[in-house]
Amino acid sequence: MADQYAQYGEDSKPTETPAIRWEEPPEGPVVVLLDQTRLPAEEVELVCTDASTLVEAIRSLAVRGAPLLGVAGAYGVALAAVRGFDVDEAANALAGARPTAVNLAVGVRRAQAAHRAEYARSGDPEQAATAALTAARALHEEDAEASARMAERGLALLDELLPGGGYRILTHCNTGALVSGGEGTAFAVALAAHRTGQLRRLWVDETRPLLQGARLTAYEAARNGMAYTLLTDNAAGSLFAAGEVDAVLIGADRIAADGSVANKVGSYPLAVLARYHHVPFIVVAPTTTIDLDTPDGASIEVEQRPGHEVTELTAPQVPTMGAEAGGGIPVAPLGTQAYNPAFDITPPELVTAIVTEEGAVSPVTAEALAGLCARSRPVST
Ligand SMILES: CSC[C@@H](O)[C@@H](O)C(=O)COP(=O)(O)O
Repeated sequence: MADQYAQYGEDSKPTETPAIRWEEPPEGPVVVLLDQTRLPAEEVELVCTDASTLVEAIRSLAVRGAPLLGVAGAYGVALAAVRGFDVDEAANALAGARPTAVNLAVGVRRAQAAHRAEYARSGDPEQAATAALTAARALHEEDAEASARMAERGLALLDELLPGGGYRILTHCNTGALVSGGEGTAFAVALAAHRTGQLRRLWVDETRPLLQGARLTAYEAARNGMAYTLLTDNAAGSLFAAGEVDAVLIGADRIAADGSVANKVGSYPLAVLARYHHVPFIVVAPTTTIDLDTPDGASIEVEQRPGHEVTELTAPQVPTMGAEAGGGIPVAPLGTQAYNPAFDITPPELVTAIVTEEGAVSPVTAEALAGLCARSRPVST
């Protein structure tokens, strides 16, 4: 393991292994995932030959993060179509695999709609499958493009709020290339700051229960040669108190119409800390994460994860694919009940700004968000 990290020096390069890709080997089309449950120990690819394998990969977090879930869902529909499975059944299973990240359902429904429309037009299942794949590929590309624009807009906002650079940015969970067709959401902004010499330090949070900060964001920061420090989530308070945080940048899994933000559990306490310490709390997400059909934070379904993620240590393979019990090292007495929501909700009044590919809203109001969504590209297939 020591050697594994030793290669990630200042000159290290981002991983060449994309988080997701569509491949067409002679045996038939597949969706290939970089298995995120195995990072940072090893880069292992997971080959999905059908939608149900992909559903399991989504549930087990082998593929995760809001934008990438949308892309994965869309490719899953295309896979079912190309391989002659029941597309609507696959679409429902994929869309229901995780409830909070709205992008998953958005991606699935987009590919499904493309498939349906083409089938209604031509009556040809092959052409319909091609239409679903085209929609998935388009979503993948759009996500990369949105990511680049968010990075640009996020950096401009930082410059406006904190002129002079030298940013010490605290981020939570993982929002980089592992969750996107591009370089991600919040992480992409920090990376842009790094590339322009304006990032002094990236504070990396989310060290339990799934360790996405420790396993994934630290991995991405190291691979990009960024100055970063990992902290336990409960160390954030003392870091703020010491005046070591200039801005908090996080992603989002769903943004309700009133501007409430669902993101990895632990985001809300950071927003409270940021407000108390007069530090900007900035959410970076594509417009596809804004869900105008969900009126407010209370209406967002928060995924509850299995208790063993809290009562046991299972990293770096967190959790084992398909396992109900963790099979890890116990850190609580057997039978301990755990409260393990995957996400929490930050109310709009604690959010300084929401940055999207279409622009930023600040202050965050329902009217401003609705206006932004009206300006954003219409969904096309
Ligand atoms: C880049 S999008 C932001 C979120 O998807 C991310 O912060 C997050 O909470 C991911 O949660 P996960 O449970 O790992 O899918």
